[in-house]
Amino acid sequence: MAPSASSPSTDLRSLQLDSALQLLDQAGALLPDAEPYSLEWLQGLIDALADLSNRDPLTGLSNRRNFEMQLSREIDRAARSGESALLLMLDIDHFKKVNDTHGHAAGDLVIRAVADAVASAVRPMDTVARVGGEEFAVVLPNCSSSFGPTVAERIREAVAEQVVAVAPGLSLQVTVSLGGAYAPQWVRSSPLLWMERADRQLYRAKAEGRNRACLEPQIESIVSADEKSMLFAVLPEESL
Ligand SMILES: Nc1nc2c(ncn2[C@@H]2O[C@H](COP(=O)(O)OP(=O)(O)OP(=O)(O)O)[C@@H](O)[C@H]2O)c(=O)[nH]1
Repeated sequence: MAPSASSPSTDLRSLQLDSALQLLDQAGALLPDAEPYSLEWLQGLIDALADLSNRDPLTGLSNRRNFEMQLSREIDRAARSGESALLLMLDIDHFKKVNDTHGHAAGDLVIRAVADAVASAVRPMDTVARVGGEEFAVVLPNCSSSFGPTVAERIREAVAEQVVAVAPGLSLQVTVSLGGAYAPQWVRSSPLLWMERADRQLYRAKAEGRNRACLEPQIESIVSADEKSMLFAVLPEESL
């Protein structure tokens, strides 16, 4: 008989959890509020570890791995529903100069401040991630091509207006360049291809002078109701 939730086949106290607990402690994560070594406590511990492995330690934003998972979900949704979704890639302008002039610790403070500014400029349903050293990405579900440039501009402004105190008496302001691309509707793409398209627009924004957003125009797919029903139908050979 399979073990039930109330009668686990293993004594949970025999599990080696020292390094997991140490990791959570170091990250400042709250330990589950339940009887230690109960099933509920163990589930809380696993959830806290999963959450930790999805986050970037410096900013607390989603990390690249978690972001790519979110992108896959959005690609699926856009492919099935035809809903419009926008991906924005952002890069801090001339960031090397910040590090070289004020030091790495000041650079880290700037990265954190940019993360906060970007997160404050989008909706709770949007996912903001740190995908590289001074690179961020945002996926915006249900974002139409008429709204995309507005939200990109709002993010750009939020960063440019942010004043970052990096040392007593020393404040910095930085800008970001943004590139954007919409998920192809009724077509299944991949996170990598979608990111490459947004990245190309980001390079364009850098080349055109930085502190600006360049968005790929959305290509409207004309798909009939019959074609939509065929798109995700099980093909005869798949159903064997
Ligand atoms: N402080 C800090 N710096 C980082 C981190 N990750 C990457 N960097 C630095 O980010 C800088 C990126 O510089 P570049 O890629 O040359 O780009 P840039 O100076 O921002 O210039 P443009 O992107 O062309 O505007 C490098 O100096 C990296 O060392 C980090 O976690 N903390």
